[in-house]
Amino acid sequence: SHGWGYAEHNGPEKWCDNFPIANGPRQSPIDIQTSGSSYDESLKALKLQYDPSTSLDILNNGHSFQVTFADNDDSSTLTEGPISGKYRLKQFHFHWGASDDKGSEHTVDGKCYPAELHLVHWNTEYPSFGEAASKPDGLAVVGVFLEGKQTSFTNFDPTILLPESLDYWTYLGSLTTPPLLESVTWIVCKQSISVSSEQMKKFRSLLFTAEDEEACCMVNNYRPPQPLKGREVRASFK
Ligand SMILES: NS(=O)(=O)c1ccc(C(=O)O)c(S(=O)(=O)NCCc2ccccc2)c1
Ligand SMILES: [Zn+2]
Repeated sequence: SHGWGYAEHNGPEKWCDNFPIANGPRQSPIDIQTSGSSYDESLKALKLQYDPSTSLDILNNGHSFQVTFADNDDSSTLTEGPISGKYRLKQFHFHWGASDDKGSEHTVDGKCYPAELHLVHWNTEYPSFGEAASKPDGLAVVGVFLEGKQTSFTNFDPTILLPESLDYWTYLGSLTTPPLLESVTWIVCKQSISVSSEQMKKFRSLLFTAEDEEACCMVNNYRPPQPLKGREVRASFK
């Protein structure tokens, strides 16, 4: 297909054929050479104000997966920092490698990271994202490097994984993996949350094995149901 991609036949070295600006004066990403960067005391701190209720969907757009946000009001914005005015969050997405030694788009003194998050915002000076995307001050993308296989996962708000109804069943049970300690009050929600086949595919692409072992996909990691043995199961709903 003539569509751009990241393969040999349609990758970054070929993009200039259909997009001559590829050789333009302000192309991204760049290698950030720390010795060549200078402190600017006039730069303000970034002000990121996001409202999670404006997230719309998650989709595989053929070159990344992205989470799209409703941008018809100023619920999720970027202000201050190096920009003037107010920019609205449109989407975020990632770039990553086939192994941890590559994947980020920007590099720092030649160092690559395994992945990079991009939060894409557009200048509300313009009527729409599409309009802004063609203006020199139209977009602002916050890039965040991702690294490490085991990394701190602080400030993750697990409530975002909960269903809207918190009706539940409860019973006295145990851990479902060794040491199977019988110390657990189980609270099982009646309503499920949705997951796309893409996300499931990602789960199933996780491996039980370490890098240096033969790959074995992490699937079927569940224990089958055990005998109730006269225990009571109570419900929080009628
Ligand atoms: N790595 S990056 O932040 O530069 C980036 C990557 C992909 C996309 C995208 O369109 O999915 C985007 S986008 O959401 O900003 N779309 C840019 C192309 C576009 C312009 C005008 C209208 C629709 C799409 C940005
Ligand atoms: Zn990007």
